Amino acid sequence: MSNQVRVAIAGCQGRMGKTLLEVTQDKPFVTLGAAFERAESPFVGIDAGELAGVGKLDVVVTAGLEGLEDKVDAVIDFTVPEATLANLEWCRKHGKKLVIGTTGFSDAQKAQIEQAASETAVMMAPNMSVAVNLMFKLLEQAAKVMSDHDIEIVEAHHRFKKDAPSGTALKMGEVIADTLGRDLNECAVYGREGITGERDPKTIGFATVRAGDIIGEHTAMFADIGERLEITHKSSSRATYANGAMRAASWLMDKETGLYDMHDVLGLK
Ligand SMILES: NC(=O)C1=CN([C@@H]2O[C@H](COP(=O)(O)OP(=O)(O)OC[C@H]3O[C@@H](n4cnc5c(N)ncnc54)[C@H](OP(=O)(O)O)[C@@H]3O)[C@@H](O)[C@H]2O)C=CC1
Ligand SMILES: O=C(O)C1=N[C@H](C(=O)O)C[C@H](O)C1
Repeated sequence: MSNQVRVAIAGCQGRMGKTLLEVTQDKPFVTLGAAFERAESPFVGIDAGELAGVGKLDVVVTAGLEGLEDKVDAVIDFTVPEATLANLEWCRKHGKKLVIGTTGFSDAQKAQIEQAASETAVMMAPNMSVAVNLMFKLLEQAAKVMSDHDIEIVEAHHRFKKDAPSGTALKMGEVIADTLGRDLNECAVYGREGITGERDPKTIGFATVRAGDIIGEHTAMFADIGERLEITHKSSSRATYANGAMRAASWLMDKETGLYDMHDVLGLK
């Protein structure tokens, strides 16, 4: 049984914002309380659904969150790190839940999120697809068995993506490094060029592709002489991320404080 939740969609006219507006329509446990963009946005004052091409929703795009305290239980944020931190502050101040899908945070920004989560409940995950979160579990198992294989992570996304490697690829690296007792900060190799010498067996390599309209593809490769295992996830719709975000917002409703991830929401811990 899902908790009822009134959500505010941050960055509601972005790629994820529009998809989130769309999926609110088939979730009986979700009410669209608000949809907002930055103050300078030309979309402010116009019906969010009409703009997003999902039909009139009777919710106009607002400039930020101020004044929306009585309409919203949880904010769903797929924007940019600086905007997320501003939304985090509003949620902390007003005791509202926050679902963070945005990627590309610095360590200092992550510490700020952790700190705020001692005052309100936050769910942060670089990927909200159920299958990707299951993949993290499969990677743990693979790393245990193939600890001396060459491990490489390859990701591909659309031409508009701002951060690299993707948050999901970094999480894949973290899961594998943690399982192997390695520190990702020390063993990650982000791209190769020139006379690099032979591969250091303790490294985890990352390669990034940015092209066209690829929604999101991730592969972890465990390679030895004679064979290799590849674990791959491919997204064909952003709705899988948006559905996960709605599920997380509802799940947070009976949490007072704390920083959670998608494994908490899905009961995979
Ligand atoms: N966790 C997950 O499952 C997923 C995570 N992501 C992540 O989500 C993020 C967004 O991706 P995507 O939707 O493709 O990006 P877009 O650029 O399409 O959307 C971002 C939106 O946020 C808006 N925005 C920027 N600043 C503010 C602000 N201060 N207040 C309100 N809105 C603001 C942008 O407006 P403007 O154009 O005016 O700047 C834009 O509408 C990325 O970090 C991406 O990696 C994406 C998919 C899945
Ligand atoms: O920017 C995107 O599009 C995506 N970003 C997330 C990431 O950085 O991992 C999740 C997904 O891959 C789509």
